Amino acid sequence: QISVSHALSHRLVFDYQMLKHVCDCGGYGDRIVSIWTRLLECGLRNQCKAVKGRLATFEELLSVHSEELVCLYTGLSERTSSIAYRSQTDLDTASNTSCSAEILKMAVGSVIELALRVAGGELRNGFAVVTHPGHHASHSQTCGSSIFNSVAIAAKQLQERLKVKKILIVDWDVHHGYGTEEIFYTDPSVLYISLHRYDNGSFFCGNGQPTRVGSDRGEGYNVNVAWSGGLSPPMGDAEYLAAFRTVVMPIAHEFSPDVVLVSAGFDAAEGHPESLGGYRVSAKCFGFLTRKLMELAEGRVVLVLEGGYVLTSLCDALQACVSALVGNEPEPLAEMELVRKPCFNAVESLKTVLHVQSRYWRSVRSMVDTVSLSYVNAERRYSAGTEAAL
Ligand SMILES: O=C(NO)c1ccc(C(=O)N2CCn3c(-c4ccccc4)cnc3C2)s1
Ligand SMILES: [Zn+2]
Repeated sequence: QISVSHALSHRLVFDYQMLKHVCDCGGYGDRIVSIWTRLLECGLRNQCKAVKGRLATFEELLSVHSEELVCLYTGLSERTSSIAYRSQTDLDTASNTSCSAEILKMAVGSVIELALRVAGGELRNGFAVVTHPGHHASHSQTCGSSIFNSVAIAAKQLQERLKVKKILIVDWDVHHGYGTEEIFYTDPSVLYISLHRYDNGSFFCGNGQPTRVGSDRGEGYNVNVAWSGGLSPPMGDAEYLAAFRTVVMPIAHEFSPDVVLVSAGFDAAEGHPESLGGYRVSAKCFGFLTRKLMELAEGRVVLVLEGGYVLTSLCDALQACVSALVGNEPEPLAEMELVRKPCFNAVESLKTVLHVQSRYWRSVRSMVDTVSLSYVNAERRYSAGTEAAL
């Protein structure tokens, strides 16, 4: 695991132990090496402090996950447990997990460590590069190579240890983070906003309905920007800019979080095959989205890697995000994307989520009228409105 942060100091510490962990689980380990190499090559490493990772404790894992799930994936040696274990098959499956308990716990501990230091003001912001996506993992269920939900556990630790009152989790991975949604579904102090390919439930892993808004005290604190319409055409910068302009940023500002955690998957980035997303969001756009989120919580923003599988696209997008985090102005987006109106399917998807969320968030009620505008035209209309008001 690598955690890099825009430190108030520029000391560089890197845990080379992490690179020794040979993770043979399907190429996830290659991502870390490629990312670290890119951060060295592009010169961003020396603008960051690499925060040393650590193993998550049993208690930290149990703050989100069931004892059964934790014990299955961390082995039974560390804890005598009273729970009745499931079949031996389950235990064999867990012990055959190709990724060791050490790597899984190191991922969680690294994210917790980074989040605590950013929330505590020691570090300005950060990016945690961890091996596996965690956002599919719920209280007691693993799914889609997600075993422990690092972002959710970090959020819980911020609540429990630093008494952070309001946490925004933005999940721009192309897959819905059902686990994160479930974990905070009744919690009004954690607002979960996901942008994901949905296709009326036919895309992996099938959930993320725009009508899921949270329940009990958490009603209104779950926002699913669920893109439908397949790849006709694939969603790109114009669509993600429209989503941030009309849904994500208005609600985020209205919520006014103390800390922002980002499930920063990059499988919506251009170059990913249809089976792994098939969208075409540019690296520069991810840098722009990161810059927008830095407007919140006095810049206390922590990005955590989730999906992202085409190494060049992954590294380009991650580089753009880290560049934004260290304070560089994001490169301007392609003119064509700035002047392009979001596609019909995106407009329909945004109208759906705006209709649902207008009940809870005053700031989005006026957005339905502008949702089909290009970014440039929306900015022009906003500026004209502001001048008229002066
Ligand atoms: O990104 C995700 N969730 O956010 C995914 C959950 C399950 C996913 C899935 O369909 N696969 C896991 C990753 N994967 C890959 C990988 C390709 C390169 C590195 C690591 C994995 C190829 N095919 C798959 C199938 S992606
Ligand atoms: Zn994903």
